[in-house]
Amino acid sequence: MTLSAREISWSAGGTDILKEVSLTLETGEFLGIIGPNGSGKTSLMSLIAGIRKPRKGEVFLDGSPIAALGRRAVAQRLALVEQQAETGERITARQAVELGRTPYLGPLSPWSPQDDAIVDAALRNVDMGHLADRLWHTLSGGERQRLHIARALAQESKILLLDEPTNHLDIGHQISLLDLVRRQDRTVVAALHDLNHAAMFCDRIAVMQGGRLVALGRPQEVLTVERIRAVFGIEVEVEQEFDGSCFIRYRARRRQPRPFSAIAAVGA
Ligand SMILES: Nc1ncnc2c1ncn2[C@@H]1O[C@H](COP(=O)(O)OP(=O)(O)OP(=O)(O)O)[C@@H](O)[C@H]1O
Repeated sequence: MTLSAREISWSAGGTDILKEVSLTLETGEFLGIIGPNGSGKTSLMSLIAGIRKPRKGEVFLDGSPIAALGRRAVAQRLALVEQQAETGERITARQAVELGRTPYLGPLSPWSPQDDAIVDAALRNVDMGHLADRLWHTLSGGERQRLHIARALAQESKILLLDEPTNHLDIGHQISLLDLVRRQDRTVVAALHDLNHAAMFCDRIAVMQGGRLVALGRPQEVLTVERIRAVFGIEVEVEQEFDGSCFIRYRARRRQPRPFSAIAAVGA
């Protein structure tokens, strides 16, 4: 299963949002996309998912232009979890995950016990089996997010595209979700904000800045003090671990000391 973007550009509202981005996924890798707010991560995801069409350039899925493939064919190969995916329908948690089986159903292939087993496994994988019968609107943001991931897992596509998959999740579920995703026999692309999560889980990291792909490589090659300063405008220390991985320590900006008179006034 191969996915590649060749020099894709995209504009909206008269502005160039993505500028000549080229990217080829390696089979089975976990690729992280990092970059500041508005740098183009979501736009890039929706273009490589075939939801938006590039103004210039082309996206290829298994060697074919993605625009030439039908929605069902794309959905069997690639699952996308969007950042603000919502459903207005009155459905249960389980029914939300069952939607992942849609690309495989048809008049000659009705719902089967195998579909049930796949949905059960996906619910269990995200620790949501016990809430399967709850109505969607009664679930917390983190529970809904885990169901979106379960729906994508149930889709059984070889490629998973996840836009900020750890949104709304507590730290325990953030780590277990990224670990779960990494253990899948799938190619994963995830937009991430936490640089240490990117360092811990990703095989490669793509850095977006101002709609351009400005760096692509292994975490320890990409996450340097200079690049983090240039892209995010913050000071960090990067610790290289003995196993080749790295850890980012954020350095707090020094606060101006408050004048003694202000402290005395508060204490008075
Ligand atoms: N449909 C649109 N019309 C106009 N501008 C858009 C549209 N979609 C995105 N943009 C702009 O494109 C830029 C990139 O947006 P995008 O959502 O891809 O960034 P992002 O890196 O995912 O940001 P974030 O980290 O905040 O989620 C932003 O400045 C955004 O306002």
